[in-house]
Amino acid sequence: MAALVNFVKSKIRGRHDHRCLVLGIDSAGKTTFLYKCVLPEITVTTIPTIGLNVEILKFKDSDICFWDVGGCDKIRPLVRHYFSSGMALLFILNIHDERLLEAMDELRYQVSIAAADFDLGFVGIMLNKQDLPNTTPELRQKCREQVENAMSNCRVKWRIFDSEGLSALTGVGVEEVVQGIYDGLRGWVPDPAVKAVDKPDAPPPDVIPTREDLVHKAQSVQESKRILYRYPETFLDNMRNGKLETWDHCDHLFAASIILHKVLEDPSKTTTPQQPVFVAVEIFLENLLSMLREAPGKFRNTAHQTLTTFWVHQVYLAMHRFQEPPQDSYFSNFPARFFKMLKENPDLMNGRLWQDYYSKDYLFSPKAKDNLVTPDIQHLPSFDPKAPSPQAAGYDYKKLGEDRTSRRLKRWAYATLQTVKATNARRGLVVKNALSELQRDTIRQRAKDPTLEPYSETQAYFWVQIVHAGIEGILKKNPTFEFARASYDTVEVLYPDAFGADDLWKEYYLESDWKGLAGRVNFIPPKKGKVIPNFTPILTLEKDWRLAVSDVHVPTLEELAQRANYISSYEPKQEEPATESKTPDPKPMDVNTGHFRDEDDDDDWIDIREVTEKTSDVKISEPEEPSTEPGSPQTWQDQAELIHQIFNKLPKVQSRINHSFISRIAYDQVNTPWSRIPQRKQKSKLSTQLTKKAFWVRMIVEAYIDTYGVSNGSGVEINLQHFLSKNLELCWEDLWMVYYNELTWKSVTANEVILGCDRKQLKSVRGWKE
Ligand SMILES: Nc1nc2c(ncn2[C@@H]2O[C@H](COP(=O)(O)OP(=O)(O)OP(=O)(O)O)[C@@H](O)[C@H]2O)c(=O)[nH]1
Ligand SMILES: [Mg+2]
Repeated sequence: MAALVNFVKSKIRGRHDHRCLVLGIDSAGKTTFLYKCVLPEITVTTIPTIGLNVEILKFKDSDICFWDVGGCDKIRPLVRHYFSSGMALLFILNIHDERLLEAMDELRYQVSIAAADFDLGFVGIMLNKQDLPNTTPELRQKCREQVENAMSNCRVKWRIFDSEGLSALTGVGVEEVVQGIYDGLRGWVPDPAVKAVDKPDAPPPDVIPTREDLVHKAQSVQESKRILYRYPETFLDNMRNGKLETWDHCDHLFAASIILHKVLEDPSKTTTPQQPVFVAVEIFLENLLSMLREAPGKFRNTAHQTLTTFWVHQVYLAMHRFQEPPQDSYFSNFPARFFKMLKENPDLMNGRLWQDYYSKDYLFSPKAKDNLVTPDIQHLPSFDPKAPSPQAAGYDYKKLGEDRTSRRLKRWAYATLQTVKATNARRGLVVKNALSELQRDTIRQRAKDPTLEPYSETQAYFWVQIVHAGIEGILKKNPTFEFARASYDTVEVLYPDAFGADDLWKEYYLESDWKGLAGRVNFIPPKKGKVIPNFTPILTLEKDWRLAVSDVHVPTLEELAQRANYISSYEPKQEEPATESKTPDPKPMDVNTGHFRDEDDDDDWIDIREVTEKTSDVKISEPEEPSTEPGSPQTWQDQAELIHQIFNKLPKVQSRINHSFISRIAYDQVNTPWSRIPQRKQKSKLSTQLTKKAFWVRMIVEAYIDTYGVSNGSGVEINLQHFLSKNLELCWEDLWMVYYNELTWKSVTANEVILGCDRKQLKSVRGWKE
């Protein structure tokens, strides 16, 4: 689906969208690389990335969106949240870093988890910092060997970038790296390293057969197979026992249709219109395996989960279209009915019908053989729910089209979640936008069709939860399922029970609540004791998210100065004294080589001499009417606790400020629970609060480096009062509003993942102006 959307967009805009995640351990040069790409003419000075930087590079006919994720070890487990199908990974290695093995473990780990869950487009490994004087051919060779070793089991397309002098800082070789990523991504096909393991069961002409050809084929099998198919039960027995003389495409279809008929005869086995397919596939594969066991080497087939499901589904659709009412002696005229159905659905005789839905490489990959995978070209056809046949017997159509509103909302919820998946970092926003779009759409549609039920926040939100839970359920059963690419129809065909029956809401809501006015306007919780399933916190908004969108009081500079005084003289509540970090200070590390050195006050400064800008260029506007109530003391106190907690960990001696040290301190803060910071309104489950913590740590660290990292002098007093007086905006507890949409910030997702800013970007570089 995403690939298709990308394709369509590229056709319209003439451009392609790609994503590249830039990884590597801290101080490898990721941010330097990113800004050398997007701002080649400017020399930027980086500070450790807390969270991420996102930039789009226009390269040839593509827009490559680079995601630079902070490389500190504390943050690495979170990187998986930023993976998506079809993307490239660029792993940057500082060849002078003595942590080469750690870097290789990281490379191996990230590639393996990304490749397990997503079709990675390409992996590039950049041997960086070759501008440094001690770069030797031996060192480069050693790094290359280590990379080759780490990537030896990787089945994704990969390449080492190692041109002489390659350096993110000087820019030498950077364009070649971008070109390499572009080439790697443009040639992307799903799971490209996978070899075909099975031959298609109907080898065939590359020419597309015409309908006449196929009808003719159907006629000729009728002549050749009439005797063989006379007794369907016997045919099936012979199949199971390996006694059939041959096993060809038509035999597949016939066996599938017998099995389907048997399944349909017993409606107790199936509850939804699509379920017979799954039951039949299971029986079919059992029979096939038994046949191969009984007659080893006689037939060239193997069991193929996706292909079998595809064909059983096709036969089922053909039977449905054929719709001849069953007669008493069901199997007595079965072969004749089968041939008639073939003639009316001659496409079935096209052994390569799957080509309309699956690419060959994808279908004949081991993944598709052992698991049911969704099509990568277009979704499987399903029934037209508006035209259920009253004649068709043996199964129940009632469920389809029963509750039009629920069906519409399920589709809407599914599309919304797909968008969330595709846009990754803006879940709260996407859901919010989708809700208002749905509301508008409902109003428009109701103008045309008054029988359509009105928009209901409760219903929309309920189905988002259920559909999300359904997707998680599918992923649990089948981790290879790529829902970003599968249409709603495909999911319904393949996983008929995933999203529950249309009237599932009855389990959770009284009809009066479900359809009532209150539920339309606001989300109302389900019946007492009922919890809407919600398997993972991703995509979930706080229940009271509507309340979250509140009026904002923007403090004046005077108010901020007042708060700064309050905060600097504030005594933190709990036992932990407000002194410098008690954690053993790591040895300072050379930011260029990555080597830890003994303390040396003179030369291990982070190189931020050209700082020209304040951390945040946020302009705090005066409120239209000066507020008489500048914020409750409670919020001041919360902010004081927060600032003390972070500021106190930062070194008070300038010579300790170096890249690695700062990034570790920062991520220690992001990683540990903020016990001292009251979590008003937001209790227990928010112990992680990742976005919030990353944001404040980043704000304070960046302000700190900007304020104190510039000067070489030793006379500057680093104390909180001085620090806050230079960075008043930090005293505003709602500063995040400048950077984040409120729904994003307050979503549950923001607790679990460090979300990127969606209002105003933060950049971990200095020396440029927006
Ligand atoms: N000599 C040299 N220094 C480099 C090169 N690339 C980056 N650096 C320096 O290495 C230090 C770290 O670079 P960053 O780009 O901030 O590193 P990072 O990988 O983004 O680090 P995190 O954000 O902590 O993950 C900075 O001082 C850069 O100037 C390079 O190619 N050559
Ligand atoms: Mg960085």
